[in-house]
Amino acid sequence: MGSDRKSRKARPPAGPIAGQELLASIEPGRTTAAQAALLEDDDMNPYTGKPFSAQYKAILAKRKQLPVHKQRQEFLDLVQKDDQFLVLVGETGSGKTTQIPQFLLFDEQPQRQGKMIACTQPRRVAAMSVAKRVAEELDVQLGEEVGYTIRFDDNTGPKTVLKYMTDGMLLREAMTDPQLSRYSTIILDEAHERTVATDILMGLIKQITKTRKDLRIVVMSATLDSARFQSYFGIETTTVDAATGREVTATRDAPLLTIPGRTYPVEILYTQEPQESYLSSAVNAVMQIHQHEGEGDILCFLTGEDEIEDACRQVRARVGELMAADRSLPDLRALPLYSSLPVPQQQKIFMPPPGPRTPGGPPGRKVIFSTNIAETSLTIDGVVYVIDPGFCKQKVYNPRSRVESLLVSPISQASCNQRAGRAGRTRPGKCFRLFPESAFKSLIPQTIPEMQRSNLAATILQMFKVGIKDFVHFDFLDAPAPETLMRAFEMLNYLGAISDEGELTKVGMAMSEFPLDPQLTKALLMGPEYGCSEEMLTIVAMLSSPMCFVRPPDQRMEADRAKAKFDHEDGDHLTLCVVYNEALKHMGRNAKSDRGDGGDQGKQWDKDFFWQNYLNERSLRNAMRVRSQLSSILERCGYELNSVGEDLQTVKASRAIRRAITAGFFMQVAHLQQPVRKGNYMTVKDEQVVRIHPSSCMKHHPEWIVYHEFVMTPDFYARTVSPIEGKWLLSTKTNDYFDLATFREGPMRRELTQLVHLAQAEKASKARMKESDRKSEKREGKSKKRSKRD
Ligand SMILES: Nc1ncnc2c1ncn2[C@@H]1O[C@H](COP(=O)(O)OP(=O)(O)OP(=O)(O)O)[C@@H](O)[C@H]1O
Repeated sequence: MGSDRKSRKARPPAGPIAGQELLASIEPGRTTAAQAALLEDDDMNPYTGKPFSAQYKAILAKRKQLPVHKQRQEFLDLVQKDDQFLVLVGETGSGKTTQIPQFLLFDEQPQRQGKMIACTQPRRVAAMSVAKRVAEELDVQLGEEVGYTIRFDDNTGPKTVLKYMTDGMLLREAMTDPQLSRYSTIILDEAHERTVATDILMGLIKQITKTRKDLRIVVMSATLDSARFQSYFGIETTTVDAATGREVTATRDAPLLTIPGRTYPVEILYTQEPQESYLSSAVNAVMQIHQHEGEGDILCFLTGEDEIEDACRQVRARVGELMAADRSLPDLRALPLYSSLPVPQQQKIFMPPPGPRTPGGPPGRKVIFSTNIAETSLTIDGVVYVIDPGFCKQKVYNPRSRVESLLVSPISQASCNQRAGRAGRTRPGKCFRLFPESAFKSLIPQTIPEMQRSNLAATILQMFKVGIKDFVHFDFLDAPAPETLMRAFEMLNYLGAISDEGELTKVGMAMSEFPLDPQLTKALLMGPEYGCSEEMLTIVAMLSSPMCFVRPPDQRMEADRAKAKFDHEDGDHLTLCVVYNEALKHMGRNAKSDRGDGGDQGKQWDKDFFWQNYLNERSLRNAMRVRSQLSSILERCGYELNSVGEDLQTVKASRAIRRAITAGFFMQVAHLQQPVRKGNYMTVKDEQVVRIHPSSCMKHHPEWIVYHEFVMTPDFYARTVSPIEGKWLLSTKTNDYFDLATFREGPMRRELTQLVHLAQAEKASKARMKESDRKSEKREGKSKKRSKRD
């Protein structure tokens, strides 16, 4: 950093400096005292105007030891060059996510002019925890100069200069600000994960940089196929050949900065043989470590919520037994981590482990069982041991059957390395891979891009909104399969979001405003038409929040009994609405403004209601927050807020709500198969046999059902289900999805043909009745006239 020692030691101006002002004050070639103070051992914090805390100084010393620190100047020199892109590959834990944005923040880049720095993360938990850490490193309040933005939670303010955000949220911002003009630098972190949002952002940003020459982009990861990214972000240069005088165009790769070295070593250990059950092997490994290895917490990767809760239970039971038998054995606290877990419960993983059981005894430890949401960017202080069974649940989309599902699959080598990198961050670590080394070598090097295994309907809607219309020629790093693109267009066309000419419709414009799946948005937007927008807001908010029903394994019967009290006989969607309305009666008036982080407000609430009814209070609070956000978007888009009234048991209310749901989810409808007692349903068009999920409140088997989710465990289930009337499908005004000509010959076509015939017969009989009424009225009229004449 080209600053002189004097200016670094100069006192910062008295009083707090707003972040934006601080950046605006930056002049080329000179480091302001405020910037320097944050990197050196000065006493005063220029942001707050108060002396730096002791914690700040302790962290600062550690930050200076991080491998990236040595290459700070090299990095700054590279970003200041003409190339707008920089690819940065550095070991896990070397300091990329926390330090690189700060280097930029306090460097004297002339082009920044008060603009912000964005650092994207594929996962919400990472965006939140890294922002918190960096706010601590800068000794500022989270949400002020440093903040985060994730779906339904914006923790930034007018002073924010450094923003950690999910890649999806930056893409959303591009909808209203297509030039991303609020940012001077965009850091795409963990680019190796190749989420749909990061992939689109990469293409989009490439376009933006053509007009915004001041924008700088840093693409970072520990496990990146750097050559591919360098070539993708290469710049075209035109030179004149001296010999021929002709212009020659060539592409120069984007520069690469490699940061070797990790904070602490991580020893990798493999099993000799493949394991039969990775879950029991993982639990055994945890117990072995606890009994035989030295101090330190454990992070164990599993694939999903059920497995994680099961592992937590097994560990708690086994540790309980061992501790009863051996008083000297330290405690082991098992904690779950998965995306649908409410945020405050997720945050428990950062709490210190249990203390010693006896005075002077060895300290306890914690074990975190997590999905791959803990795989990247996260530092959990105290984690020394990582257990990696080598699997994760991955999204898989079959465009032919239109089914998107999560399947347990082996992970890539890049993922294995990221997982190992969760150890060795604050002290040396060990990673136990529960498979042989030969198996590691046979894994694919990089994870398959999400774009190539997802339903792209929501993505296309977003791309439209950011102004990308030519999907075929869009500069994707890896283009999605044409069939997947076609299916997505087809779905959006059926939903009325894009016209037959491929243009975004008015409904499509409104749909793109909502951070929701297009089918869910369509159902919400149909609410006003059926007179139930308030109820649809509630249902959609509940479906977008973690499940509110709690079912502890040792109290399943009690929990099911409690849930049954809320059951609505017309299905799970209405049940969600009933639960929400009941919960609302037991929540404080100020619940709407609650951030879901507990705090004082919790004291005023009727906790007993939630406890006795096995309801997760935090999920309901989350639903309230989501609902109020959706409600303002709905109003902003000019939709009417109406309601069927308080009584959801009336036929009118129930029909209106189920019709609105069907208007969004008509592609997720199934018909009851014979024999009825088996309870098998066949889905429309793709003709998959499914059953109603056991968690459903529906204990009968209606002829037609609409479902929210298709779940593939070894068996196929429809989850969150409501009964519907077949004829509603035929009266879907907006599209021709149920046009029989589009169905192939088979049972579903026969069912629908029958339905069409029934509908036609009903129509004909109504017409006949009308005609006979008309005739009899006419006859009556004539006879009246006659009798008058007589
Ligand atoms: N919350 C925290 N508590 C303690 N130390 C932390 C915390 N966050 C970061 N650190 C320290 O800062 C180092 C750098 O973290 P950072 O997230 O910037 O690394 P990274 O290079 O981005 O890693 P990755 O590639 O795994 O995301 C960590 O190795 C750790 O020593």
